[in-house]
Amino acid sequence: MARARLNSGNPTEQELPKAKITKDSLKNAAILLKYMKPYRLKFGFGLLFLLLSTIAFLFIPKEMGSLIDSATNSIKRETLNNINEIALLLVGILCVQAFFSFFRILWFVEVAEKTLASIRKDTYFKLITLSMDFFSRRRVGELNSRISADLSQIQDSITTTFSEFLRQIIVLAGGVTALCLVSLKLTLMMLSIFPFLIAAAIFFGRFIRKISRKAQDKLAESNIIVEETLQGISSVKAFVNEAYEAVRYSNSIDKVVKYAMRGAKYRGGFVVFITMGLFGSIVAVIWYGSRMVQSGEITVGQLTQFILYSGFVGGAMGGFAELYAQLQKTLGATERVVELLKEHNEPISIVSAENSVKQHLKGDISFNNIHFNYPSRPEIGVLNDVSFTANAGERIAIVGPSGAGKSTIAQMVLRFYEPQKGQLLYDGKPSNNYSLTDIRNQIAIVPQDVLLFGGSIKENIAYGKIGASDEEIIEAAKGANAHNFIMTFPEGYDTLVGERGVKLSGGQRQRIAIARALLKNPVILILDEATSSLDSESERLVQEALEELMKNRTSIIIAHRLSTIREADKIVVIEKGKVIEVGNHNDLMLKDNGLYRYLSELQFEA
Ligand SMILES: Nc1ncnc2c1ncn2[C@@H]1O[C@H](COP(=O)(O)OP(=O)(O)OP(=O)(O)O)[C@@H](O)[C@H]1O
Repeated sequence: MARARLNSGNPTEQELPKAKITKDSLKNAAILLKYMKPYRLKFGFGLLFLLLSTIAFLFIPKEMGSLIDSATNSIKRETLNNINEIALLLVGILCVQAFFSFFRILWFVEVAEKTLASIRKDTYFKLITLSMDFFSRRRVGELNSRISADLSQIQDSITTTFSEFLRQIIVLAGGVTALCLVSLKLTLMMLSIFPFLIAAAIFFGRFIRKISRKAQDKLAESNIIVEETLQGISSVKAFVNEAYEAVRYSNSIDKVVKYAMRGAKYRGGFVVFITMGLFGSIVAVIWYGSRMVQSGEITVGQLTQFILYSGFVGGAMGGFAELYAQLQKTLGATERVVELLKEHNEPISIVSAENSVKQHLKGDISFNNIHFNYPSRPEIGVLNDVSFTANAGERIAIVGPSGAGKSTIAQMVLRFYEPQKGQLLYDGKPSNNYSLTDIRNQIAIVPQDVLLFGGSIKENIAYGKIGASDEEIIEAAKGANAHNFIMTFPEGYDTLVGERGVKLSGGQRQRIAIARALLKNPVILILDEATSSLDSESERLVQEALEELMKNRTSIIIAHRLSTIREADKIVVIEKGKVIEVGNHNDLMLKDNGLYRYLSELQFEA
């Protein structure tokens, strides 16, 4: 049963998994219900209005029956009046019903929107303050779906499913009572057939949906073939594989037809069942009712009432299955959202004023016998007994083959992860003597792949210091050798970048990241050098900007091109998570069979 959506939620495109209704799943639902507490009064009034509008709704068939009876009983003058009066009463009932329904919908939507806004915000706040470990275990798509699909499902439930459930229960109880009042005999006859037929129709309907989903899946598979071949059309042509792809696609499409035909047979059967079974039974009830009219047991108006109430009751019974499924989906969604809300987050406040620097760093860093493995892969030791020191203002280069653990060291400095053994010291004090915000606020990173957010260049630079003035931003851009290229755009600093904006080159993006870091004015700087090389002019501009950035700060440079680190105060060479050489360029070049010397010579030859 498709229901119109009343709120702002996205239509849930994917089928959400259902959860069993258990004590635990209900407990989770109760946790989210707490978010509704501030709006409970409005919700209560919504429920009251729901009750009143449904009761008014239940009177409509009764008065319609009376209307017909007053027309058929006699054609006396007062009856005519009676018809008008009953019609007026009906209009009155409709008005009352409309009035209650309007406010019920308004209030339910308001409660759902406001409740969901709080849950959405809390979920998002939770997500952005979770540890990096959490993100390395989850896929972004999955987390995205919690914020969109799962929360929309919950929102839908507050606005529609829950109230529909209550409404159907009232309609069912009221409808059956009204049916009994009209004729107990006819009601018993109807109730002995209809519930079974409706149950069979639901069961059959579900079965058919399952089969048609299979056909849809197969169709999606064949669409993937089209997508793949079109994306790789040059490969298809170069290998003259048109014939191969044609066969692959034909086979896939034939499968679609096979499943669709299987579904068609059941679909046809379903129509036969509905026509013969359901409508046949309706004919039977009306036939029986008509005979009762003929024998004077009931009036035509009462038979009309009976038919209308039967429709209500049948509709309510049929709707329950879908509502139950929706309820299960909501419990599933609730479970996933609550699970996320219960995750441990990093001690970082989402109120910026609370994150101001309290303990200032000088810039000494020291790794003391650090052992580390990523919590998601505990069997692989990534850092083994790593020790080195960086004094305030020094340039330390970390060098080593791919996968040696260089970026991991950078992440440890940022305290994205904690070591399993050993100690990380800042200014000679253990890292946990400082708050996370104090440390991260005084470190800036220029990453390998610079991600620019959708927005203007100005906003992207200001990400290093929220609220920076235009002058500060321009000064940082000048220091980063970015000002000149920014000014070549007609809109200058207001030029939009990111997915929907101007595409900047690798070197330009790096200079924006450098400007961002300059604006942050950190004590410690981490440079994760880009692996892809820039052209020599771009390289010169970036290098110049980096020189400016590194002045008077402790810099940790993850170097891929060894030519850029000759001037480093210290070069730490790591291999398979172990420090194997430490020294400056000249020291390390003197080492026979040294890894640094080997790598240097390799790059020089290249
Ligand atoms: N989030 C993560 N979860 C699990 N393992 C990881 C994670 N990040 C990195 N690793 C693993 O840790 C090891 C060290 O990776 P790291 O990125 O520190 O190496 P690297 O020296 O910086 O390499 P490259 O020069 O290629 O960037 C690798 O084996 C890598 O597969």
